Amino acid sequence: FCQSLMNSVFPPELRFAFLKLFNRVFHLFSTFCYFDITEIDGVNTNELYNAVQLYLSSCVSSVAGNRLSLTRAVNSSSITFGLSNNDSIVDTFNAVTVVWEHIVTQRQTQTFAWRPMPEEKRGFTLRIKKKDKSLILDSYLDYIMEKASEIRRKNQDRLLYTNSRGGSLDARGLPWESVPFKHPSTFDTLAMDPVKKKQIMEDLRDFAECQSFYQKTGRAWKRGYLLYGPPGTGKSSMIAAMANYLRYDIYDLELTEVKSNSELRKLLMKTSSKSIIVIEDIDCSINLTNRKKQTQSTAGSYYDPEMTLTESGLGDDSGNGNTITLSGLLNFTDGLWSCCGSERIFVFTTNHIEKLDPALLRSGRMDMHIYMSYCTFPSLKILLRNYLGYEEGDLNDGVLKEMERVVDKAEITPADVSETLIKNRRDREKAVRELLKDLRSRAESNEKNGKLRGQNGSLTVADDVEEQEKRALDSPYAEENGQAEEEEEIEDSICKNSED
Ligand SMILES: Nc1ncnc2c1ncn2[C@@H]1O[C@H](COP(=O)(O)OP(=O)(O)OP(=O)(O)O)[C@@H](O)[C@H]1O
Ligand SMILES: [Mg+2]
Repeated sequence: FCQSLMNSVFPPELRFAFLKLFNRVFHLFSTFCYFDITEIDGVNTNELYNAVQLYLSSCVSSVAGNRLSLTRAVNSSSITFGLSNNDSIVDTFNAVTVVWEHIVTQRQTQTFAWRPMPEEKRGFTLRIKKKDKSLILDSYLDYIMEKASEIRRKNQDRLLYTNSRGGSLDARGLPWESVPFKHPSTFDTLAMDPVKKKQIMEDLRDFAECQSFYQKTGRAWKRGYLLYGPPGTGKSSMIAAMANYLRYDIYDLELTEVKSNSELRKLLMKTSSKSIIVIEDIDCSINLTNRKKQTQSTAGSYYDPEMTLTESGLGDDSGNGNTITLSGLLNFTDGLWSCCGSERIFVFTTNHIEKLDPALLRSGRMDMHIYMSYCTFPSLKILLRNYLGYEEGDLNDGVLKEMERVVDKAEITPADVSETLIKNRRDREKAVRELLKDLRSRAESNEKNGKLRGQNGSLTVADDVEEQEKRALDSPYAEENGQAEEEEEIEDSICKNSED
């Protein structure tokens, strides 16, 4: 009624001036101020709009609203909630209350644009009290941006990158190819000494949470781990567990595909932060011995920074460009270039730590050396829980004692234990019986041959390869000897609750 009265009584110019004045007066006395965050700002997508949407999605799901919008992004395994059109939500930050409204209007005319605009015009309006304006604007919006990227990382499945194309670039000029990373290994499923596991997890957490420490001490925000141990002891599984724990991407660097130091540097520059850069089997992918000085010690007992690391079997060190040098590799992990991003973890794995050059091992380069050992009693219990569902106390004490007695002597890898357990997983008791049999026969043959390792993993007697070959030939189901009677007794009552 007011509007039509105004329309009929006042001429348009006067009406416009009156409305302007009214707005001014209204805003002067209003206690609130408003901020519009539109989805499209000119022709660019407004990053803040996406961030606010994600941020609100974490608040919205807990609000008992009538209508929510649901979305699921490509490559994501989770669903995000959102505010429906023209709905509003109240949020509090530092004890200040704000109101968000999601405003959707139809776009009136399709103006000329170099790319088609969506038909709807969407935006968020933030309403805050004028007095809170300065307090909230800087820190609140920063907080939203940070929270949104955290949610994005949590929702999006991580990626596994590889450089297996050998230096060629993809359509976007990137040297890395990626696939969604779905390895299910976690620290929970990883069989290793619980104390060591806890130490590693704490170290990772400290690393991820302590940016300020690295800044304060003038260190680049990166960390290096060297995983070593026999094949099948869980080095690759550990890397997957690390990535799953920190929710980092993995860059699996195939060193034999890298032709020069500068290519290595380019690869490094194209990695993102919050990632793990992995070089597996570092002793195999490159030849760490200096061919020119082969008459000297080949066990890496000296350090020549220009020593050539040649692709095994592929290139040579005659300068045909198909080579990278040790100094190139060290610069990759340690030099100025290594900090062109931040929050990165380098992981090298090897089966033969003794073959590595001391320059790679010196302190400060690889911050933590982690020995992945043969199966110990605590790791065996983890595998029994994972594969057969046996909890502490489910198994008969006699069986456990016997396992504890033989497991170290058996020198069995977690991979071999897993194999036996998977094969017999339909019959839990049979699985334990078979495992025990396997452990005993391995322990016996090791004792007979006098080939037990020291705690550090180095062989005390025979050569590694020779021993592995021998072990492969040994039948795990070898004839049992005098202990047979006692063993049968134990095997009859594997599970404490089996009679229940
Ligand atoms: N510590 C462990 N905990 C749980 N599972 C393990 C462990 N070690 C090995 N496994 C099992 O054995 C398989 C092989 O392990 P993995 O590939 O991690 O060994 P690796 O040490 O990387 O061996 P390689 O030196 O040959 O690369 C995995 O699929 C996993 O299921
Ligand atoms: Mg491996």
